[in-house]
Amino acid sequence: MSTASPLIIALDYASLDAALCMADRLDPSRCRLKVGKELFTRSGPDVLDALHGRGFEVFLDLKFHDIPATVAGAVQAAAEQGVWMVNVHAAGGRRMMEAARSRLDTHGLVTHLIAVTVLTSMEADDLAEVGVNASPAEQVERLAQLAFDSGMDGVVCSAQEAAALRTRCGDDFLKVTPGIRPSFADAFDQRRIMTPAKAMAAGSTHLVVGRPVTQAADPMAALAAIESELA
Ligand SMILES: O=C(O)c1cc(=O)[nH]c(=O)n1[C@@H]1O[C@H](COP(=O)(O)O)[C@@H](O)[C@H]1O
Repeated sequence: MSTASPLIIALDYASLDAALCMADRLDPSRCRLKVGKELFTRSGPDVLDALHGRGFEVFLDLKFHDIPATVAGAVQAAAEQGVWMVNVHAAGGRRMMEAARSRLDTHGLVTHLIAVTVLTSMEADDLAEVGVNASPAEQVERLAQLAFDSGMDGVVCSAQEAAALRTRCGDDFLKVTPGIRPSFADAFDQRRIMTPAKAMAAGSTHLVVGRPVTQAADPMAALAAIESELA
């Protein structure tokens, strides 16, 4: 089932059972689901079949970052399992992203292919420690332009950079923004955060929300509160 909702709920769980327990409380007409490294490493592709069987569109968030041939093969494998969206790290470079793009196109695979720019958990000091002497905003713009030029359908960035990317890359270029924190939620380990309504106003096309929903005492009430912040 396809949904008009911009919400993507991150199923960051340590077991398939726990993830499906949450999925069974959610509604595929109100959100998409994201499967990340912890859950996929534990469950393997079974989780994708289980979520597709329940009618959800799935963002497989494995952030591939490797040599071009390896990433192209991984992206193809993800797309052939029917996921709605898959991601790579833009820092893997132009040839890596172009190889992934070309592999999907050659096989007629329509999965959205997006690139992670600068993780929303990172600030300027973190970038400096890995040898990047630019602000997060500057580095996001640089990597987003590279992702755009390399044929990506969009990027993962923080909502704080969404407006600049809308100007640079247009409305159709997807801006998938984690680090979304509704007014009632803790930041946890996120650094570059924004509320759902402000993130949409800034130009986000999709909002990734994890713990504010999955660790809420009443996840469905938390989801409804986010929807009402967006209304
Ligand atoms: O690619 C991602 O989804 C991602 C990129 C990024 O820069 N920051 C980020 O938090 N994420 C993911 O988004 C989710 C955010 O979860 P919460 O912080 O619990 O809302 C996690 O599953 C992260 O893996």
